Amino acid sequence: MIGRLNHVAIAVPDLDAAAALYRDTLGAKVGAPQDEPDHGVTVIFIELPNTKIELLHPLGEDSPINGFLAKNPSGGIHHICYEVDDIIAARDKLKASGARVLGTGEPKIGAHGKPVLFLHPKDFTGTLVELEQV
Ligand SMILES: CC[C@@H](C(=O)O)C(=O)SCCNC(=O)CCNC(=O)[C@H](O)C(C)(C)COP(=O)(O)OP(=O)(O)OC[C@H]1O[C@@H](n2cnc3c(N)ncnc32)[C@H](O)[C@@H]1OP(=O)(O)O
Ligand SMILES: [Co+2]
Repeated sequence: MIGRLNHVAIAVPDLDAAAALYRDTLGAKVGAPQDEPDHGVTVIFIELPNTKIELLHPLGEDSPINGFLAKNPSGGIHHICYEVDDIIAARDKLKASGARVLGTGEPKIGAHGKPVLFLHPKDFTGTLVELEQV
């Protein structure tokens, strides 16, 4: 079902500092900050040769990453995103297997303009999983 690793997301308490670390210390290609109000986050994508890093910072009081940063004040790996060809087929198969699809269960448009869904970390060995239809 799953295909390529689209991105690894890292929640950070200071977006500018994290961007500078990747750009200046690690020499990576760092994009511009992008507000995603539908998701309650501001993101910066870092292009690597084989995948992307998504730096995540809370946008608003209801951000889904507020709790994560409260528990991990220095930041940390928040989720991994796998590509799928058909997100509805993937969702229905996962639900039938007992996995919890987060939110309304309907895909939302993600940072790349494509449909995304999230799967509960407790159903995936402690890792929050995002699916993105490519
Ligand atoms: C920019 C758009 C998009 C893209 O295109 O890339 C994005 O990436 S948006 C990214 C942000 N959006 C989301 O994360 C949406 C889905 N997330 C959620 O619905 C919630 O964050 C959550 C996963 C249900 C967690 O909710 P929360 O209220 O913060 O925590 P709980 O207390 O309910 O946690 C229960 C349990 O799970 C553990 N947990 C929480 N978050 C994670 C995580 N990221 N990775 C691993 N485990 C996580 C938490 O520690 C709790 O465990 P226990 O302490 O053992 O009970
Ligand atoms: Co993501």
